[in-house]
Amino acid sequence: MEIRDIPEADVGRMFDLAGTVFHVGIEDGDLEQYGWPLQRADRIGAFDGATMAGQLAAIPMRLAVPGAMLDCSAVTFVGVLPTHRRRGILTSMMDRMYADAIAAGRPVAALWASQGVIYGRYGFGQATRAIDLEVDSSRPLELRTAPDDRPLRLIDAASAPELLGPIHLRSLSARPGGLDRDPAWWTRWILRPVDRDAAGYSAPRIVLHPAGYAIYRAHKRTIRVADLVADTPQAEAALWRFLASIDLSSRIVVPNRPVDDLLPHMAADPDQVTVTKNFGALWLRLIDVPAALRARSWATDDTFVLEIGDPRIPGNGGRWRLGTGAAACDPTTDAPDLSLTAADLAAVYLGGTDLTTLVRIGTVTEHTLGAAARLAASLTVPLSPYLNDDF
Ligand SMILES: CC(=O)SCCNC(=O)CCNC(=O)[C@H](O)C(C)(C)COP(=O)(O)OP(=O)(O)OC[C@H]1O[C@@H](n2cnc3c(N)ncnc32)[C@H](O)[C@@H]1OP(=O)(O)O
Repeated sequence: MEIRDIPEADVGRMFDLAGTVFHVGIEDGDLEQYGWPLQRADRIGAFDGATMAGQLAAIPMRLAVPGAMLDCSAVTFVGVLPTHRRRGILTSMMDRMYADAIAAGRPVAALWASQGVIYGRYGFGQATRAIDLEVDSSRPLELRTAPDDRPLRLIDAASAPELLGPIHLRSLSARPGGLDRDPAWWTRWILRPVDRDAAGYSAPRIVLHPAGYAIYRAHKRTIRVADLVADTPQAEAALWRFLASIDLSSRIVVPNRPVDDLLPHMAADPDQVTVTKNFGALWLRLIDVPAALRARSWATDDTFVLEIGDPRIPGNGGRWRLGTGAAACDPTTDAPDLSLTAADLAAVYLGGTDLTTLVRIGTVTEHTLGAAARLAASLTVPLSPYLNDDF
């Protein structure tokens, strides 16, 4: 089996392989609509002679972490032909992806998993959870938060990068976990006219508030909210009130909101807003542990010796002295306060997983009494990490 780059001319082959492993039929126009991010990705293939037996794509993006934006490999289009599964092909492609990311100076990688069981072995940790909401809008949605009453207007997709971009960017510094969006990502991805996950729904509509926006699609009497971002709870209230008041609709479905979303608390009648699902969302990999630990901001000034286990990226392994106040992370031979795997470190890194829970379940070992609670306090973020870009 040979692991090598897939040339741009073979992006169509990647799309066909994805169709095979994900069991989806491919229609005319799908490559143009869903496959174009592959053109900007690192494309890694596993070749058995002339047969492309496996593939992995890593799109260079920037991920919001507490206090910083980090270069990130957004991993996608992972697949191995059913005739070649369980022979270590994904493992080889992952190792190649790590080598590429290290060479490119990208300290983190992120992905959405098709199955939760796959990626922990590669050092990815489940770093965020998210919720789906449903709103009964057959009656007015009374809110406990006073809406910011400034005017709303509908805008077209072409204006989105200019008008929504700055609002979205501000949200990334308020809340970790999101990805930076360039103009093409806005117009060709976020605002793609048809979305497979929203089959039958209209093209996206965009409603702009001076301090926020919402993107939604409509189908029969249902409004499906794809994205909603606001600078303030009052602007958020104005957008929800608008969405709940659209004529000829009686229900709002909202896939993927942050676990600390305000709407369930804002609704005067809590029965009107239902959390329909709570699920594991972003998987994160710290490719360069010391660089990632130095880059983020911390909630307290403290010092820890961490013993990291990372068989797949040995440069991350061993003992590190982390000084959260000075953003310092250096090798040490001192006795560790905590021992943990690279996957568990990634799980807690954005502040979306409680480190003390991992001590309680036995995957993180606390050698210095109280160290886990102290590091958990340092990892705390004001708003739960959240990603609303599929890739
Ligand atoms: C970011 C994304 O794109 S997510 C999408 C992932 N792709 C899919 O789900 C498409 C369908 N599945 C596939 O294409 C393949 O089964 C893949 C890519 C998930 C795995 O590829 P493989 O080449 O079979 O993985 P590989 O042989 O390297 O597996 C390494 C280990 O992981 C285990 N593993 C891999 N996938 C799975 C799985 N889906 N369920 C359980 N265990 C798994 C293997 O058993 C193996 O364990 P071992 O080391 O103890 O023997």
